[in-house]
Amino acid sequence: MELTPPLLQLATQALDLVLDFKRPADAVLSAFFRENRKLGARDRGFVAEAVFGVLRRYRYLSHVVPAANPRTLIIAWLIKIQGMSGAALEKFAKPELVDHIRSARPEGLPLAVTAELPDWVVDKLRPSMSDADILALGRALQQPAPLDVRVNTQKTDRDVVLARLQAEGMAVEITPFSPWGLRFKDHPAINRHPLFLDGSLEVQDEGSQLLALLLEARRGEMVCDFCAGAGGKTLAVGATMASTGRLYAFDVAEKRLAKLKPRLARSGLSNVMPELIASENDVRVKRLAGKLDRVLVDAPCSGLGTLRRNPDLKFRQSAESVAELAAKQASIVRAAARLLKVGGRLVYATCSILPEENEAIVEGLVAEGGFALQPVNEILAQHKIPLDTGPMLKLSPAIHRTDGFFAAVLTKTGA
Ligand SMILES: C[S@@+](CC[C@H](N)C(=O)[O-])C[C@H]1O[C@@H](n2cnc3c(N)ncnc32)[C@H](O)[C@@H]1O
Repeated sequence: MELTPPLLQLATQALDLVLDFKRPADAVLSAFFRENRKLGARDRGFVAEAVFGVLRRYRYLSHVVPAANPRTLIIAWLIKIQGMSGAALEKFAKPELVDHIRSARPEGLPLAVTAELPDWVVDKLRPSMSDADILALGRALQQPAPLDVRVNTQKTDRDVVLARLQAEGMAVEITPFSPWGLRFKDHPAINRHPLFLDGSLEVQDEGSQLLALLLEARRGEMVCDFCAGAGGKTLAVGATMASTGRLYAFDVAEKRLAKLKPRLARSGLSNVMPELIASENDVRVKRLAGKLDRVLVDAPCSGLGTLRRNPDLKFRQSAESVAELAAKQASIVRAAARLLKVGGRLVYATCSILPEENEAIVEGLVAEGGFALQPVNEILAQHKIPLDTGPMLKLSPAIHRTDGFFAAVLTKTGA
């Protein structure tokens, strides 16, 4: 597309709004597009690509430009990442700036800059990962995520859906690990497709789909999705229960639970009970103590495993916010654990890559007694899923092409 001064100005304005990092970048961009309703699809596309492109390589680009501001960052992105020639940029930037950017070399930069991660994140990863692995992870997190969907087995079969989508000319394949997943090569507007509208498909990263598999909820059981949010995992768990038994969907956020309702209606599930709770210590939670067969805790977390989709998150989190989250996670998992019968199963999961939000929370619970770790690799092997990351599930975009994802399975051994 042809870059014009007004288009560059619009992208600069949008980036300026995003860079105060007070609100999620996608929400800021949506509001920006609502205010600039007359923008055509191609112009919107450029603005979004420039904003997300800069966010993905923000640390490197900030290093490359002498005085980083939204406009110079976009110019650096156009030259360094998009490969635009200096001549094409003549009317937008002084030759000295273009020369300066063009001559900057990536060699010798600190690991955190090359990996596009905050220094504090690299410091937290270093005790458990080599520098080469941190770099590979950081690089994978810079790439846009593919579009994964889960096929609702209550309505149809994966093979049927695959054949239909391929017959419609879509580039789509089955996911390597989830038995319900399909992965698109491009990003079709799937939420307007009849298979989405009739509840046969839900958008869900493959890693998230695996949680329902690890919970192994059975027909007729009493189950709780403790942090259900908009219900992505609730729907997957409900399908494994064949819409029988009872599946409580708890959350403290009314707006998120409200988003579950239309999805539930599309899904055809009739066993889900959404419940707004005030906190993990709500009386509604206490009333169910010792009564449930399975509990899923998809805990509120830093989201650092989802940087492919939300590259701004790393600048909106801090070592302090992660410490607060870890305290909340420990409190939630303890409250959720009390719901289980002896012999019941707890799955604790996050989309974080930090041990502090993952292994440390699980180890803390096990150390308190009454829970035993059940190796995830054994459960996956029983389902013939070719995935072995050890006793806890640790998915990485660098290795598995999913979001960064963590899950552990625990069995309640005593009251
Ligand atoms: C990672 S999100 C869950 C996403 C959801 N499971 C899905 O698949 O769409 C974490 C959720 O935990 C909720 N949450 C935060 N504090 C909570 C608490 N004390 N008890 C229960 N849910 C809580 C948040 O509102 C948020 O929806």
